[in-house]
Parts: sequence; structure tokens; C-alpha cells
Amino acid sequence: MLSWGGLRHRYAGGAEIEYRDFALPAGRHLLLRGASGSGKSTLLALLSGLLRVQRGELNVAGTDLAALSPRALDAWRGANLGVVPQRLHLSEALTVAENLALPALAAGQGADPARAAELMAALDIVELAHRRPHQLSVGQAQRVALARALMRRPRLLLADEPSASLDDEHTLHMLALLLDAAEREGCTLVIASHDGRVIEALGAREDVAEVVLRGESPAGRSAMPTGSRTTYWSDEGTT
Ligand SMILES: Nc1ncnc2c1ncn2[C@@H]1O[C@H](COP(=O)(O)OP(=O)(O)OP(=O)(O)O)[C@@H](O)[C@H]1O
Repeated sequence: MLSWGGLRHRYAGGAEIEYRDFALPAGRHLLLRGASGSGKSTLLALLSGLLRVQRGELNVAGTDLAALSPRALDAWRGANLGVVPQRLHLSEALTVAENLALPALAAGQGADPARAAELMAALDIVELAHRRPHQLSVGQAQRVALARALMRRPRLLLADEPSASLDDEHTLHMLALLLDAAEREGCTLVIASHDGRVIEALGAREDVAEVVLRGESPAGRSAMPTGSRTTYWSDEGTT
């Protein structure tokens, strides 16, 4: 479902990030963890097609993203990927129902009210359909953001630091929502996090594999001159 090999990314004028080869075992979800600056967001951006693959392969459900043209990558992203961003990014000008229509509209397709109704029922937000984001609780906004990410039946569901600025109760709630939704929808979940609460909760699950990203820099990364080579590496966790 998800694998990479020889994968590297170099930011202009910055360090090169190198990811150790990895293949996600079938039926597993993925926790991507590592300290700040270890390359989690970069890998998510590569996975979501926001950054082009410069070196190596990145395979999702049999498609090597490195081989796609920019236009094909756009289409692939719309059809296969759901993203729950760190700050949710619900559109304040729109109601919940209108927010759920956005993914289809962005892809040049008509809204899918039947799918929206199905997801609102599954996530228990039917009664919120006509509210705007500022009228939602934190937990409700999470469920709306998750529903929006699932609207187009993604094969891959990405969540970037889903617990950022959440208390313990909301953190566990969000993890349960993500895992339940991924099971129900039959998609693979990738969570990037360096939150100990998330790592502990997911570490206890048989169905979650883990990749640990580590920065390697003898002099300390902050002391590295701009443009120098920094190698990062990952380990497949055992579950
Ligand atoms: N646009 C950029 N230009 C140059 N270097 C960048 C850029 N974005 C990230 N980097 C560098 O790439 C490395 C990996 O960054 P990345 O954001 O992927 O890490 P992260 O693990 O997601 O960190 P955090 O947990 O703090 O979000 C860091 O050394 C960072 O400074």
C-alpha cells in the first residue's frame, strides 16, 4: 500500500533529508514520529504531492508518485488522498455542509450531498450542518475536518500532528475517530506526531506500524552551515 526507496529531499539552500527504505505491511496504519525538524512534515508533503519527489520512489497503492506529471499528481491527490491538517483549516465563511462540499468542488465535480449525509451521520455531526466553524466545539470541528477529508473516499488518510494544542481527552478522542474512520472506510491512516500521548496510545496497537525519523548531525543540526549535508534516517518499528 505504502512504500519508499532511495527517497531524498533537498530544500533549496538547505539540508538534504534522506529516508531509509520502508514498506508498510499490509493491513497496518502508520505512525510517523521523530523530533522537531526530523522530516515528518516533508514526508507528508511528498506523500500528499505538495512537494515533488526529487530522488527515489514513493509508492502509494501501486502508483509511484515520482513518475507522475504535475497534472497527473494533482488528479491523483484529489482521487486518493484525504488530509486532516494540523490546524483543521475549515473555511470560516462556509457552513459545515458547505465545507464538506469543498473537496468535490475543488476537483471540478459536483457536490455529493448523499456522501456528506452519510459521513455526517457516521461522525455524529448531522445537527451541525448549518453552523459555521466558529460555532463548533474543538471536538466537533475535528469531526467536521475528518468528514471533509473522507468525502472523496481516499485510499490514504494523512493527519499531521492531530493532537497539537489538544488536551488529553480530545487527543484520545481524535485518535479514536481517525482509527475508526480508517477502518470503516477501508483506507490507510498515516499520522505524523512527536506527541508522547499519541506515541503511547498508538504504540499499544497491533495494527499500527511505526517509522522513527532521526536527524544525524555530529555537530548538532543548528550548528551546521547552510547548504551542508545532513542525513536523516528511519527505522521500521516492530509492532
Ligand atoms: N522550506 C524549507 N526550506 C529549507 N529547509 C526546510 C524547509 N522546510 C523544512 N526544512 C528543513 O528540513 C528539515 C525537516 O523539516 P520538517 O518540517 O520536515 O521536520 P518535522 O519533523 O516535520 O518538524 P516539526 O515536528 O518541527 O514540524 C529541517 O531541518 C528543516 O529546517
